[in-house]
Amino acid sequence: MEESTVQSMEIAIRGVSKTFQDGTTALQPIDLQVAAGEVLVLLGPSGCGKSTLLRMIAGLEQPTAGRILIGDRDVTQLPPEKRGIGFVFQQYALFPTMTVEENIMFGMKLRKIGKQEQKAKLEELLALMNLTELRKRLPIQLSGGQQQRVAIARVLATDPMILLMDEPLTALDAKLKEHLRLELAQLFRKLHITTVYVTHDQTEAMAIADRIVVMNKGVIEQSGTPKEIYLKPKSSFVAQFVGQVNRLRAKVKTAERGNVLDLGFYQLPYKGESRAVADIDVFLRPEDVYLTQEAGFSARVQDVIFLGDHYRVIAESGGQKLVIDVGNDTLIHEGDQVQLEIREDKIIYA
Ligand SMILES: Nc1ncnc2c1ncn2[C@@H]1O[C@H](COP(=O)(O)OP(=O)(O)OP(=O)(O)O)[C@@H](O)[C@H]1O
Repeated sequence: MEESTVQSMEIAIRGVSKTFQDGTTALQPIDLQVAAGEVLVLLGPSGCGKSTLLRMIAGLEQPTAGRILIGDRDVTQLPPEKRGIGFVFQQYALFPTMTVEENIMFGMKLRKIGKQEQKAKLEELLALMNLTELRKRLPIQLSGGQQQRVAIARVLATDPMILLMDEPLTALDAKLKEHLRLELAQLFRKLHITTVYVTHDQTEAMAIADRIVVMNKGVIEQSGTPKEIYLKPKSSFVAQFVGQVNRLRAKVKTAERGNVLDLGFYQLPYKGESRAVADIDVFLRPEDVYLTQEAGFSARVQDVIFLGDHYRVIAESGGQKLVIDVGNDTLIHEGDQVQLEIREDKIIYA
């Protein structure tokens, strides 16, 4: 596949905030830089302000304060059509009486490029979005996922410098969503176009993002690569919002050889940053609790759920509930007494 020749632009968001007329503050002042060619995902629960931020980058909403730059151009006062952006919405608004190729051509006709160039671009986009076979179909003859692919192709046809996407997969069913999520991830790697993508789905964010910005209540909680966000969440909100996690009560105690993390049912060397002796909560991913033969601690299995590629096990030890993921070939049953092990470096101090 030919690489796209899109001219990527960086985006700078400087002190941008938004309070709506009715007094609702959707966004506290935010600073954010999106590198040229970077795929940045804004991730957060409903109402956290991610769509508002995206809409302000698009020019569909005006910031209460702050500036937005695309490349070295201050676009804060510019209308959407002057910003060089392509916007893909949740609902793919295709023209119902136009075929796939006519829908895609429509975007190009708005620009003044030659017939030959238009044709070449159309072929490139049809191939890129796996639509070549479907080029003569009408939207009604396409699945939801195919329609969304046409919508994306139509936006790409306008040669945007920035791609903005607001929950583009939300309207699709689970299976299609998973499929298109992978296709989009591959597409972004080919395109190298600066993209800001909004979703509340952390699996989608992980698959697609170069960098994830986790938002909550109008502020940025954390910004980092998918790996950083998952493995090193900086707050309990991020730890719990991204992926499955156990929240465990613990006491930090002093001991001769340094502080100890006492979970009640098990003790580990304390690796947190605070020096205070205190009651704290720590976090632990289900895949970071291991079945063992000898050492470790004892737990009682309360429930075993088969999830195809693994079992999710609910166990209890010392009054604390533990969710554990084990391989689907593990022999484990409700009521079993099992030995478990936790590694100190897997404890998340968020
Ligand atoms: N036009 C508006 N007038 C007043 N309040 C608004 C307006 N648009 C959004 N809000 C409020 O601003 C806050 C942030 O909304 P926003 O749509 O950015 O959230 P979101 O994170 O994208 O959520 P969702 O995933 O549900 O779309 C919410 O409290 C919302 O109710």
